[in-house]
Amino acid sequence: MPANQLPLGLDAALSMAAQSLFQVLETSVQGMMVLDREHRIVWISEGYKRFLPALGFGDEREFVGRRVEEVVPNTLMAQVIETGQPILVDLLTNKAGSFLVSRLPLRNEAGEVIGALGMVLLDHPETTLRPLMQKFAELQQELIETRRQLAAEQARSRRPKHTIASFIGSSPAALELKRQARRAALSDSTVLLLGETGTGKELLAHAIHAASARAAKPLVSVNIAAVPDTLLEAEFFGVAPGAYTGAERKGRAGKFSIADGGTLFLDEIGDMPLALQSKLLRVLQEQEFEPLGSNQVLAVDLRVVAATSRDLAAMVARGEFRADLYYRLNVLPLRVPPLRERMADLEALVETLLEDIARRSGMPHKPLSTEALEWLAAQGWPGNIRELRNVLEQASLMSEEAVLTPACFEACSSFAARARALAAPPRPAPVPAPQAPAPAGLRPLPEVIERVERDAIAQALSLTAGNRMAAARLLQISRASLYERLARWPDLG
Ligand SMILES: Nc1ncnc2c1ncn2[C@@H]1O[C@H](COP(=O)(O)OP(=O)(O)OP(=O)(O)O)[C@@H](O)[C@H]1O
Repeated sequence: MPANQLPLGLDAALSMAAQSLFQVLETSVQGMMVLDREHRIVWISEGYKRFLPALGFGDEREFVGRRVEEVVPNTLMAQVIETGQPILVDLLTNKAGSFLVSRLPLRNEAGEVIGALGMVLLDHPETTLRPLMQKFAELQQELIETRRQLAAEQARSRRPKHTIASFIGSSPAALELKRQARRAALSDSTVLLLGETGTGKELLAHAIHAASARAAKPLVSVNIAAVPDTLLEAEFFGVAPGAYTGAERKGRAGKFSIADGGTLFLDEIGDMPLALQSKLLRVLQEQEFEPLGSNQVLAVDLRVVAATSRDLAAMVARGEFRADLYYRLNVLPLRVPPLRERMADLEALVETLLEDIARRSGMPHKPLSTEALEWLAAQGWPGNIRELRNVLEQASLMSEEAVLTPACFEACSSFAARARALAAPPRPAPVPAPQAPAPAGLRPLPEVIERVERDAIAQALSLTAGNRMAAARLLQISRASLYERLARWPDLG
């Protein structure tokens, strides 16, 4: 075979390639060493010798023959021999400086590790690799700064929105409730908030969390009535990665794990389906759960605050709510009184709500005349403080006056309609009309409803000069449902 051709046969060609590679490396890298199975240095290259003084050795003979871990601080050569795994590129720092190194296991023909080859690819990489190191340092700095900002942001967003002091009221009923809420915050027991809609149950749940030992951890709310039954289980338990295809493929954390260490606020607990009630009870008892599609049991540390406007005891009696879950939740029941039972708080509430409305809408604060306060006090408030807030918002938005008078509230059409409905005595259930041919001029009900809706939206948009957010508020519907309707009647938008 001519000397200038590759040898025939793969083994011979590869062995020649290995030999050449070794020669190239020996001359082009800064230094090399070979170790035996016992980590002893058996050979160092010419280049390696110049590192010896910095490692504390005057002569090659004192160095070769020693175990590498005794003479090269921080080396991972021993690890490469023990695991048989190479470390292709690494930064080694010790008393001799910083080095970019590569470590490869050496194997015999049977594939057994019989030693290792170490190479110093670059010394002082901080100089030779300066542009790269600089970029790295910059990125690291950026990372530190971003992490700091994120932590500050998270701390800000977790800061409690409401404290017990933000529950406005100094009537005996309000003071008693705040006393009970403070006591509940000191314990870690389950709290059950009972009260009509709009009485401030959610506000109190936030306040109890904020005053509790868990305040630095998250408060996670689930409005059970707002989530379709079929999705509730995944919402609570989360979904393990790979359990489903499609959107859930990557998995999703459930509220139990998001609330870990903190408080889980279960609003409208009376709307929880029976099957899920028993699963929730198990989690509360065991303080552990399994995400859907996983058989891994995760421990969780939760405090539950639940709320309902329904009569849970009556639901238990009717078999609509599990008795065992009811007892588990009813450890610290707090009754949140309706507004009509604490009318002494009306003035303070109106004051706070009007300030808040002015701040949020950017419009001037409109105070209330004495007669207007008396007029408001004479109303029934079935929707409690939420309803009071809506009424004040409508009157402030729609009235041109600087001071709100009873006339401003009466002028507010939807409120006047509601007041009329409330003033009317309860009507008996309508008796179905006998089937009769439709008189001329009578339109099908869906058509009539559509016309009424359309007119109301047009009126709200004109009153708010086209401001959709304000219009939705006036109509007491969500912004999403206003947009949905506007899509049907594009001429209105
Ligand atoms: N005592 C109070 N002081 C100040 N604002 C209050 C008070 N109570 C309720 N509010 C306000 O009234 C509105 C309704 O309160 P919240 O949502 O807490 O009621 P809720 O009882 O949870 O109602 P629902 O059962 O319908 O969810 C909120 O805007 C809340 O900030």
